[in-house]
Amino acid sequence: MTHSYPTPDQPLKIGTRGSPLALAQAHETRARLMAAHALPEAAFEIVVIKTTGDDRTLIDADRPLKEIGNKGLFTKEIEEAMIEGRIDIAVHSMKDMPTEQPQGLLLDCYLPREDTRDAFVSRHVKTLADLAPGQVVGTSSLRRRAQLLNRRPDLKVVEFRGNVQTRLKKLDDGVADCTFLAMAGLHRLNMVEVAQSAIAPEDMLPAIAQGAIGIERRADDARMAEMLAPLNDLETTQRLAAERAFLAALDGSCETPIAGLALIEGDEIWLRGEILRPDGSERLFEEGRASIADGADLGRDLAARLRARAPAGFFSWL
Ligand SMILES: NCc1[nH]cc(CCC(=O)O)c1CC(=O)O
Repeated sequence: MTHSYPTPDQPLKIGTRGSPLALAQAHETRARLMAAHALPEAAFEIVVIKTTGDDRTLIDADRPLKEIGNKGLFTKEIEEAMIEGRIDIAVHSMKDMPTEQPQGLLLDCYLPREDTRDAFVSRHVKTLADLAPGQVVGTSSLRRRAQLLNRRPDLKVVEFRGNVQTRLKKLDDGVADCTFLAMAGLHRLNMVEVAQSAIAPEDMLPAIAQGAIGIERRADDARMAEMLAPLNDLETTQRLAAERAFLAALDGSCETPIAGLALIEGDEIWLRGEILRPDGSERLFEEGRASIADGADLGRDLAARLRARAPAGFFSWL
C-alpha cells in the first residue's frame, strides 16, 4: 500500500441514500473494506445523503416516478458530494445508475452479484401462474408492468410505490393481490420470506444490472482505486459490461421497458435482452453469445438487432 489507510480520526467517508436497502448495501461495502484491509469499523463513516428521489413532497404525490425526473434521480446529490470531497466513495444499486457518470467520477468496482431474479410477493397467491383473471398487480416499474401485461393481458395493474413495508401494508389492505420486488433487495434486508416464489428469467427477464452493487469514486483518487481493487468481482464486471452496453445503445431513458441478463458459461458470455411497449402489446426479444472479452460488443449488437426490428413509434424518442 503506497497510500495511507483511513483511521478513526480521518475516516473513509462512504456516501449512501438513507433507505434501509441503501444502508444495508453501505454496511456490506464497509464490511468488505474492513476485511480486505484489516481495518476497524471506526475507520469508516457512513454519510447519508438525501436525493431528489427521496424527497417526500415529490414522492408522496401519486405520480409515477418517471414523471418526476429522469436520470440521476437517486444519484445527483451523492455525486455532487463526492466531487466536492464531502465523501470518498458512493455505494449504488447498479440497476438505478445511468450508463454514463459525470465528468471526474468513475464507477468500476462491483461487489459479487446477488440473486438477479424478481420476487413474486403476495399474501395469498403462491406463484405468478396462480393469478386468476382480473386479479390486481401493484407495481411502479414500467418493465414489470409491460412484461406482465404482455403475458397476462387479463390482469389489472395499479401504480404501487414506497418501501417494502409500505408495499406489504398495501397488500394487507387489499389494494392489490400481489407485487414484485427484486430478490436481491429482500436478501440484503433479510426479508426473503416475504417472497412467495422467485420468478425465473424466462418468465420475467430482470432489469439491467439487477442485484449488483457498484462503488463510485473520483477518477483521480489513486488511494481509493487501490483500496477498492480487492473488492471488485470480475464476473459481475463482465456481465454488467454486456448488459450496460446493451442499455446504453438503446438509450435507456427509463421511458421504454427494457430488460436484460448476461450469464457467464465457460469462456462465453450469454446475453438475453428485450424491449416492450409500455402497455405490453408488443415484446421484442434477442439473445446471443460471444467470448467474454467481447461482452460490450455483444450488448451493442443485440441492441442494434432490436432497433432494426422495432416498428416506427416503438421508442417514444425516435
Ligand atoms: N428501483 C429501486 C431498486 N433499486 C434496486 C433495487 C433492488 C436491489 C437490486 O436490484 O440490486 C430496487 C428495489 C426493487 O426493485 O425491488
